[in-house]
Amino acid sequence: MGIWEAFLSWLRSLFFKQEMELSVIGLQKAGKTSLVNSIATGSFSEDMIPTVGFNMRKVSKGNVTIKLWDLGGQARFRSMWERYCRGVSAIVYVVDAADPENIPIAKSELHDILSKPSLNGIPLLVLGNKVDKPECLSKQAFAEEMDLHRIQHREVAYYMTSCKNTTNIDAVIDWLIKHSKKKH
Ligand SMILES: Nc1nc2c(ncn2[C@@H]2O[C@H](COP(=O)(O)OP(=O)(O)OP(=O)(O)O)[C@@H](O)[C@H]2O)c(=O)[nH]1
Ligand SMILES: [Mg+2]
Repeated sequence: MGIWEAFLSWLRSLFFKQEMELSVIGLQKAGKTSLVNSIATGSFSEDMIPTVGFNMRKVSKGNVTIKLWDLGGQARFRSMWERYCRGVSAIVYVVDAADPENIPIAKSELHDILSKPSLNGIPLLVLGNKVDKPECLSKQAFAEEMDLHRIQHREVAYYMTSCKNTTNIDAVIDWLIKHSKKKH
């Protein structure tokens, strides 16, 4: 095991000792299920089946169970997002940052869900995913296109990630650990 893999598995082990419940939302094909796989096992596949409804992934280490709600991103499933985001420790919003055509819809869906009073104050992590692709937006352009500076009254962070190359997955896990114990 290389130093990098050892570091990632150390971060993962820290993560699994916390009590937490998370929801992962975002448009279809953004890479939500890929992100969950990357956090849980570090694996990646090009050949993914779209999530129908939601997957609830329980990851147990020792006596602790982590609930990850991996929601479907197709339009017909988006009305479920709010229900599964209520009461979670953090919301993770995944965007395909290499697909400019999707950004306006991703932006409006994000700001729409954030306007729900039931989700007030829940920390938000926005991920510009697929940074391994050459056409991916820069971090600054991504923040501007998504209008992230408009978000108020909650903690918000954003990273550019690649589930394929595990870019910034360690930073995501680190952020999640820091927010794992806050209850809303
Ligand atoms: N190049 C690249 N492809 C990725 C990355 N993350 C996910 N993908 C690919 O994007 C496609 C969709 O990934 P999923 O994880 O199924 O996306 P999803 O957001 O769960 O989609 P729904 O379940 O339909 O909402 C798959 O072909 C993945 O292999 C990434 O970081 N880089
Ligand atoms: Mg999925």
